[in-house]
Amino acid sequence: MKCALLLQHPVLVPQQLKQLEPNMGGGGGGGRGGKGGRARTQRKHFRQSRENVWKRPKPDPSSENKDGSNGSGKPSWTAFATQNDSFDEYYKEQGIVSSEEWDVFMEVLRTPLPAAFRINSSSQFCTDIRLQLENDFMKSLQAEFVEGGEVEAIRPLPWYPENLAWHSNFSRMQLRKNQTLERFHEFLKLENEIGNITRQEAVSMVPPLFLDVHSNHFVLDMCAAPGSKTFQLLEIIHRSTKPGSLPDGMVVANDLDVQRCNLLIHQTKWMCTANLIVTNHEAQQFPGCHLKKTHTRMELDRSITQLQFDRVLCDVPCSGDGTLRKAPDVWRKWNSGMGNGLHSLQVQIAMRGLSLLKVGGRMVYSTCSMNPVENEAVVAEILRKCGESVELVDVSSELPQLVRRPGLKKWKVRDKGVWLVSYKDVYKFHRSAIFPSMFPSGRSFPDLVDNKHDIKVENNVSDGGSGNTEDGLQAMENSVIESDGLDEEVSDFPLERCMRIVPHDQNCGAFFIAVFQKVFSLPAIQEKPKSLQGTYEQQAKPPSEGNKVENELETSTVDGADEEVLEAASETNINDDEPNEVVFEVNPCITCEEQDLEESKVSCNAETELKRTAGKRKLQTQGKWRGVDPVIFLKDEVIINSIKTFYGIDESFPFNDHLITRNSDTSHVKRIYYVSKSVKDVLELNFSVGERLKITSIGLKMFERQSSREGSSAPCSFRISSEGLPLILPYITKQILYASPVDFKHLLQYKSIKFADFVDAEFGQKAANLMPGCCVIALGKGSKASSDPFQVDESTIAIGCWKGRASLCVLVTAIDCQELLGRLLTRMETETGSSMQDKPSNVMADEVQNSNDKNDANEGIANC
Ligand SMILES: C[S@@+](CC[C@H](N)C(=O)[O-])C[C@H]1O[C@@H](n2cnc3c(N)ncnc32)[C@H](O)[C@@H]1O
Repeated sequence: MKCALLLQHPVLVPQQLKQLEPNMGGGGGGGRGGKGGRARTQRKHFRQSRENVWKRPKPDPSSENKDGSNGSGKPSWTAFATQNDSFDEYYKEQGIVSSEEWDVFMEVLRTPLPAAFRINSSSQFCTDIRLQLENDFMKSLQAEFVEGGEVEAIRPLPWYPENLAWHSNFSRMQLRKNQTLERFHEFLKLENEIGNITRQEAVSMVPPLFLDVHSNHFVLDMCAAPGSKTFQLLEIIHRSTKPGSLPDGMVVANDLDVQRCNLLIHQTKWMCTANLIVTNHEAQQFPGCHLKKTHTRMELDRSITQLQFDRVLCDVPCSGDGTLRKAPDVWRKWNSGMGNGLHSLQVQIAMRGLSLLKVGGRMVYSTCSMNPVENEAVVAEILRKCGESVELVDVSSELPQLVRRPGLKKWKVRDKGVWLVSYKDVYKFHRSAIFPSMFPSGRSFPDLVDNKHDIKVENNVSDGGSGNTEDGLQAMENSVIESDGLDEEVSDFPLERCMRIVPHDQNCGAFFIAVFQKVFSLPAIQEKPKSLQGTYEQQAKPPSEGNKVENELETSTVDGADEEVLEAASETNINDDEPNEVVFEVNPCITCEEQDLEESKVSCNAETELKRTAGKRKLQTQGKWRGVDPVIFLKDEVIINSIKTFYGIDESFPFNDHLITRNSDTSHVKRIYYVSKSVKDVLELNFSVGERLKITSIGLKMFERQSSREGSSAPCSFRISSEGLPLILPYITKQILYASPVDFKHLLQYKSIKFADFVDAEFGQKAANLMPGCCVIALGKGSKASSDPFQVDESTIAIGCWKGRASLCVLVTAIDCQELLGRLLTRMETETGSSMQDKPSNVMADEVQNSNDKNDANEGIANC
């Protein structure tokens, strides 16, 4: 069945306000001839496809039964509102798009977001997947879905390197619901599940690309969960490393929310990286771990004596109204107070990021909000505070194919239904919530005590008013009318260098990005908590010797300021025309969520798992951080030597000092993690400064204790984990065999094979001669490859297996077997024709799936 047109409009044309027309170009609004019929089809389709904007209404006792049904037994549904008058008024006034574009901008905001995804560049099958998209899906979906091929069904994002990121013109709902798209949907699901691709909103992929990360960089991702950008940063760090080696750099991924940290850990586990530390701090208080002179000589001789970063990503919590297309709930919740309430926290986080940045380093500040108070105002305040120490980088020549617009130079602040153009317009009792830094000039007007509003309000009070009277409000409104236009502030900073990505330029979400470079150490800023309440006076001076406060900032971060913001934000409202500004009503963490349903499934699972384990286990009290397992260097020589000897780990592999456990009782070590030299250095520094870092996850899970009967009777009870295998593979000299393609295929297919049943009898014999326990089977290149020398390169495919009494069993999950089998068969078909394949690949993949439905790696051992 051919579908007439299921695609969404890829680019929307500003001048055609009433019609949404398809446009394949990447330009910022260049029009293409279109057919009215198609536009209608698309609108109709949009209406039909707004499945994700429906919600259950609150039960109305007068018309509905208690179960929420409307009497017919079926629940009744109402559409999410995709209209919010305050939103319209706010952004029209801020001029974030021209008045001619307004209608098309709004219409696109009400359209579901097309799906986008990234290929994991460190996956062994990265090229295979890219080729499959380019040569198979791009053509087949086009032929199937697009009349005349005018619009691309899927296409690589032109600004993302090496065709690794893709845009699909199908919304997630279309992918899930349309049968003809099933094969593509299944492909996305499988590859996503095993970590070969990551679904991620296109605009969310942009900030890491502007960080200019190199493989030797120390990178801090300050607000990292759920980890899409951390994943990208890790990919870049690992980009050119050879098998068995590790980059010199590392990533510290931090998030305040411990459950979201778990999501991040799940998300990044596909990177199989030993160069990651996940921490759980308030970003604005992130510890710098500075070794003071009082430390011992040996400590001070360490390769790092302070935690400083070459790159910092500051993707802050925000109101998230740039995600309206995928989070239509925001329409209902949005109010202008959301941005106001986050501004100070955003400034603090960014300032902390800059203080942790090395001189010469780059920091990217980003939000998925369109609000200038969360964007340009934050950037301007940073520049004010930092003086000449920090530059806003002009990146107009970077990623030229990404359509972006310049940052705003002027904006207004809205408070309690009143437009304010300058801080001097701020009503006295609101100066705890509205700060000078929110305005383009940043001026605090220190002589503001004589402010006309105070006089007026005081008059009201003396008249017996309370300050919250209508007269008081009228006084505020009058004052705005008086100053409106006349005192309009314009920022002096080059804010046009900031980047605004708007949805109708390239059919995406909205995003804001600013790139900073630290040119000198930060000036001595006397951080006062009061600064958050609007009394901060700029003190940035050109840097000079003795004027360096990187570490003062570390200790004098604005304690309790956060709470002040919250307090200010929840202050009782003057009776005004806007809803009460419950600033944190929209959880910024959730609105910025960049994951799809699959990931929220993970989220639920992760949370349930957390609760389950928390229920089963006593709260962790070992180590410095309550609730967090301690991080301990594994020194137990018996364990280390048994592993080294059993697998014959080559001496050239840096092993002994790189192993970590999370249990201080080494007799109960279950998992052993491997850390890179960079992570090891940071960890040693952290020990020296009294474990200031609260580490929730570190390094690469490399060995797991096999606690089953078979495991404990094996000479080494630690098996190699799938994540750790690629790194250690080139250094294993024992317990490793090459299997011929046919035997390797059979292993994946049947999971457990008796030694005598291998096609290559010599291989069967060698397998029988292995020590009982974990072993590694690599795919040989010839037809009878069991005697090939071990030479590992990027293309080497290997799996963990268990050598039992009579058979060899794979230690790979069912889904990984299915994927590996499918990919191998495709590769082999390409290389040798269909000679080795006795059944079509999909049939074999199904067999594997069926035979392993309940499988996990441990079950493989039980089958042995
Ligand atoms: C915009 S989201 C980050 C998205 C993430 N960078 C990604 O690409 O997947 C903001 C994150 O900030 C976290 N957060 C909120 N307040 C924070 C704080 N004070 N310090 C650190 N993280 C914070 C939230 O838990 C949320 O995960």
